[in-house]
Amino acid sequence: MSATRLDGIITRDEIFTDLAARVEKLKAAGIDPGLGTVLVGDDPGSRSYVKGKHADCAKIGVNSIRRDLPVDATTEQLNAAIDDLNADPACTGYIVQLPLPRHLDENAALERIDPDKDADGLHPINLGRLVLGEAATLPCTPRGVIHLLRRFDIPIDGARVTVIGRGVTIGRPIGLLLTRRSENATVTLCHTGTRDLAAETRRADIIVAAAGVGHLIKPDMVAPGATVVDVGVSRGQDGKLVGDVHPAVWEVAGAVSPNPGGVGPLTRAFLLVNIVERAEAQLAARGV
Ligand SMILES: Nc1nc2c(c(=O)[nH]1)N[C@@H](CN(C=O)c1ccc(C(=O)N[C@@H](CCC(=O)O)C(=O)O)cc1)CN2
Repeated sequence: MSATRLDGIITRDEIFTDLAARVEKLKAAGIDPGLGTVLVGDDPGSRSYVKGKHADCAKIGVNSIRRDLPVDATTEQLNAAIDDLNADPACTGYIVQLPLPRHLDENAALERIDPDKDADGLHPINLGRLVLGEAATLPCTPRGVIHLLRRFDIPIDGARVTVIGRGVTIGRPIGLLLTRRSENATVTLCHTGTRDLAAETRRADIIVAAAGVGHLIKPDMVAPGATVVDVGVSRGQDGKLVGDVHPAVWEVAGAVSPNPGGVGPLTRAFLLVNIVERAEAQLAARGV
């Protein structure tokens, strides 16, 4: 048995086609959406993700605003870049690329973002709105995971979902999203304190692996026919990127998202969905 491929590239392309048409309509109505990024330092991974985000902007007609700071940037310099984007009318929304260098406080940076411009949905107000069930900008990777499952007709309502990883960009918010009435899943959130990870994954209809531990999920940890979403990335000894899911899982699972080529492209796509939705809300507020 070989699993169905939950293809993030095809899915991303579909989203971009839809977004490009929506951006055209916004521009015709006088709204010109812009995505901002704040990048601190020269981590090759972060640089490449930011470059990719701006390349995506060009594909769908969204303007790009970049604020790149040196690795030894001070808190004051970072705050100034954030304040600058908060005040810039050309910037519909923006992100601070994570992780920041260790001397900078990530939570303080996220809290300084104007919640109405928080394109990542990681500001405490947006996360709080999500907890309260209010309308909020939603975090991009969890949105991408849910979209991918729906796109490939994987049943979510009533499903037992085991999430591995409790990070703020994926693990914690995906639990909140999947337990909304609209998704209605039963979620178990596992982490380094989980006693028997294999027991938790074996009883899952859907596994979302976001631990960042290469090949953590082995075939004997997966129920036959289950869906496995591979979100985590780490670097192997040869320096190459490795996902959380062992390749042999494809022989046991019913559906697997490849990594690369699964959730990653959707993280980028949903950033632009958030920007376009924000611009559409501005248009609606004008009463057009
Ligand atoms: N402010 C944020 N920082 C970070 C986030 C985030 O959502 N907001 N997530 C990650 C990095 N990230 C986006 O920023 C991201 C990671 C991976 C991909 C992606 O498309 N990966 C490709 C493979 C890329 C490669 O080969 O190098 C894939 O999965 O196919 C996009 C975005 C941490 N920081």
